[in-house]
Amino acid sequence: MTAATPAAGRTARGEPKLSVRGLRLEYAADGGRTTALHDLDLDVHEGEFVALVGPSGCGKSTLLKAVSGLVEKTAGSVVLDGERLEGVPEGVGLLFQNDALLPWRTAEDNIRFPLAVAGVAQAEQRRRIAELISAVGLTGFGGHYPRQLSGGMRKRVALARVLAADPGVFLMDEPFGPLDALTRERISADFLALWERVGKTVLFVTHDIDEAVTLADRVVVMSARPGRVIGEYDVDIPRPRAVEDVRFSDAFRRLRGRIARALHHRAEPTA
Ligand SMILES: Nc1ncnc2c1ncn2[C@@H]1O[C@H](COP(=O)(O)OP(=O)(O)OP(=O)(O)O)[C@@H](O)[C@H]1O
Repeated sequence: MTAATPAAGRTARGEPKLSVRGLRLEYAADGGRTTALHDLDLDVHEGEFVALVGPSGCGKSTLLKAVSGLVEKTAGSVVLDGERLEGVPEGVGLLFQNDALLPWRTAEDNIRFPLAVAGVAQAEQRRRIAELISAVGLTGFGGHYPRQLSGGMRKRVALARVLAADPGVFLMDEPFGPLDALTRERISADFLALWERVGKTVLFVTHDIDEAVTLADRVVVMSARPGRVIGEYDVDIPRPRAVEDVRFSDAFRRLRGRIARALHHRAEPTA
């Protein structure tokens, strides 16, 4: 378990998939300006799962919105696959708290949407949809409309739709936040198993340190607003991980404590 700086990570692993440098973001608010992010640097490598934690209002969502072009950067750069991003980029998939499904389309047709936009042939669409429905544990529910599905099931459809788009980077903002604890744990476990199979690059915002350590390869801690990176922790827990067991390991508890102390600006114990 080591705390690493972005510079150390970059040297050790080659060019990052996603690189944020000197990011500053100010919102106009009440005739003044709110600085949400200040001088933020972050690298995410190909196939890496990075969880972002920080105090409420520190700018976590703002960072994801800046990467996905939903808000305009005041200063700094976001580079994906070596290309500087401006506006809404291709190759970035979003999964936010709100599942944003189209209510007039069945689960299957919601998942079909990115495939149709990409011009995938009908037969291949059907094959991919069946595969994705099964991968997210929704076999038998493809013909249901969002209103006929539970919150957890809708989240699974939204996840399948992002997977269908096959983005280079997944940006996830507390995607399982609104679910009850048990549903959340189940969907996290399924998502983790899925991710361990597909190995996509993920930047995942959560306020839950346990969720961050359970899922991620690296946990990035942000300061209070204006948000910047104040700590990075490699999660040295072997994969595949079993969500229900991983929390009881010593490695998990130690790392959890270190991250909690960083969040609360408390010094590390000396022994
Ligand atoms: N559209 C906006 N206009 C003005 N200020 C905004 C806007 N969106 C966010 N902010 C402010 O920017 C700061 C960062 O907000 P953001 O939602 O990114 O934080 P967060 O870390 O995701 O918070 P939480 O953990 O509570 O969801 C906050 O002070 C917020 O009030």
